[in-house]
Amino acid sequence: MTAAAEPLLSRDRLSQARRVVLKIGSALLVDQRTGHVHRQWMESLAEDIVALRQRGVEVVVVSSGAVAVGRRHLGLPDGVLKLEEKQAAAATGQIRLAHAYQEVMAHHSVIVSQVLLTLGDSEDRRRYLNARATLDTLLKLGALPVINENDTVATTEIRFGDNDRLAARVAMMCGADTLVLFSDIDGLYTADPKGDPTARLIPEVRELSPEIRAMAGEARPGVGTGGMVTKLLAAQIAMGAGCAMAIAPGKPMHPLQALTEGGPCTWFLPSTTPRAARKKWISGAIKPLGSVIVDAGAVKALRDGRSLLPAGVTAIDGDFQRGDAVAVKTADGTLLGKGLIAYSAEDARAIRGRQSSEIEDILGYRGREELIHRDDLAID
Ligand SMILES: Nc1ncnc2c1ncn2[C@@H]1O[C@H](COP(=O)(O)OP(=O)(O)O)[C@@H](O)[C@H]1O
Ligand SMILES: N[C@@H](CCC(=O)OP(=O)(O)O)C(=O)O
Repeated sequence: MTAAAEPLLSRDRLSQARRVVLKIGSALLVDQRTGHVHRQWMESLAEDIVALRQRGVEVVVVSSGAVAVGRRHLGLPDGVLKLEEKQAAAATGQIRLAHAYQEVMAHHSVIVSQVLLTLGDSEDRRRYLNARATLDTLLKLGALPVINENDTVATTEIRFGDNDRLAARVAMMCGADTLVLFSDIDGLYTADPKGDPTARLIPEVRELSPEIRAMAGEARPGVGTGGMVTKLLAAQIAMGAGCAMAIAPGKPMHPLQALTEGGPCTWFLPSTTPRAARKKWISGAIKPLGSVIVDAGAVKALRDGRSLLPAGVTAIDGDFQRGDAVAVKTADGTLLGKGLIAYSAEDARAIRGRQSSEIEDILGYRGREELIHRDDLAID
């Protein structure tokens, strides 16, 4: 992406994006009375997604709607559902929702893949790395990941509860540079326009100041669980991960096309890139549990921005699990940086100095080629 500080039109932002996450709320997708998905609207969205993909942009969808679809099919009453009813509704609705996506994308010969995530998956580093690798692989294979919260196993305490934040975590997880939250509203206004007709749309936010936060009302009960509050929480996660976020109107047909054609929206612009934000997170926040000692060839490769392969490793210190942070050092003890390692200490010791092609024979399973992938490395 170009420098986040430059003013850019939505069209340019989206066409210059590399990886975009689109969040679709229940109210846009599902007829609340019948529990059916709005098929025509979905088809228009599918066409927009295909157009974006044809411009070389990778697209991930985070879609709500499982509960809204499922509750009608199960004949559950209106109003607030009990947790177990909601979970039953989600289990019933999710299969129909996924099927609807599959059908609309099949018209364009796009393969849809369902990914259901919990809060724990985004917080536990091993599960996080697994989910990230799976999403990466799906995108490389040209599939369209359609993600929702795994509502049937997530209880109140361990739920995201709103897909705005889930979408922001997904954007962070897959290193997306752009997140679009399609909403029933044009963007962030100076106050809730439903209560204040003089409220003005804010086109751009560069900092989540107390003034901006004060503009968001309370989360609304009913269909969706979000409101502006959760959208600003999502903006905080996205901006911290170097990902630009838009709140844009999703109700009209072709919502993505409308956005690229200069339709109204609010852009939340980060001051960093996804790559820089991730490196900062790795080098700052996480305590290394061990060290990997590398040879002169590996030092050069790492300084050139490449991944660390087992072949360049001479020794392993400490005890750690896959996904933990380790220090990367030269033989004389000079600290080169930090990284998230793809193998446990025991397995790393077994494959150090060996070719990646030998990993399966040595360990009995086929792990990653890299001991530390370059995306997981912060070299000083
Ligand atoms: N400052 C604000 N600007 C815009 N909308 C606001 C604001 N404060 C509260 N809202 C309310 O938030 C709603 C959007 O949240 P929500 O309905 O949960 O979104 P969605 O279901 O589309 O994800 C708007 O319809 C609006 O009533
Ligand atoms: N996971 C839930 C969605 C929860 C949610 O965030 O809904 P919404 O506010 O409509 O995006 C479902 O699929 O019904």
